[in-house]
Amino acid sequence: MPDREGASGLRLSHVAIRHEDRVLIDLSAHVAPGHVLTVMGPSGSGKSTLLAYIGGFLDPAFHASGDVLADGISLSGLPPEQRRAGILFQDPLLFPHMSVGENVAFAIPAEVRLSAERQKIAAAILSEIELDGFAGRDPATLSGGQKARVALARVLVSRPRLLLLDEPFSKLDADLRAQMRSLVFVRARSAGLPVLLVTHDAADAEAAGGAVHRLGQRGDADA
Ligand SMILES: Nc1ncnc2c1ncn2[C@@H]1O[C@H](COP(=O)(O)OP(=O)(O)OP(=O)(O)O)[C@@H](O)[C@H]1O
Repeated sequence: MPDREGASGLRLSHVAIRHEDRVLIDLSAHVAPGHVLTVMGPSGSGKSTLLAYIGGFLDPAFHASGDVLADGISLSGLPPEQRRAGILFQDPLLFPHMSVGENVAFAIPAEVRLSAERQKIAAAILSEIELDGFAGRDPATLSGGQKARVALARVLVSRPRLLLLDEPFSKLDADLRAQMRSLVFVRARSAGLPVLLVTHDAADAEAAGGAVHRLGQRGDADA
């Protein structure tokens, strides 16, 4: 996809989100492939609401306008499953009734039909995130850092167009947080994925290395 007019990556075009008479979000932004836009703001400022709008699961209590484009494709009219937004939350949200390998394989697009091929893809990504041999494990037996890496693997195999990060590092202790930040941003860069990160933590923004938009400010942000 050409980048001539900034068509590639993620573009928020005059996105405005209101709740009753309060304007939570008023933002235009472009996030180039492999780059990160960090959105910061205090609790209740609308960070998760912005991600819900982009992901296609905004609560109808909000009124939203403006368009979201990924690689020039408008996502606004699409159901969440067709938007292909990979999302990481504070909690890894692994399915407890599935093994680690099944959790990852579940996210592989349906066009990969053969079970053996799905298992191969899951095993390869687990190896890349240094969880070789973990496919058969029960997620409940993993550490917090290991669960976070499985959640990342699950998002990566889903072939997302973009990544939405909702404070995914905040529950990890300091060492793991630094490792996980680096893993996520390096993988996003190598996959050419535009990333929108929402966080309270200035160290997250610094590690992301891109532009920072503070909620409560109107205007444009590019990363
Ligand atoms: N379903 C809903 N109906 C009405 N108001 C809501 C709903 N969900 C959230 N809100 C309100 O919308 C505002 C934005 O919430 P949001 O969760 O986006 O904030 P946030 O910046 O992500 O906060 P935090 O950092 O605490 O997660 C808050 O004032 C919240 O109370």
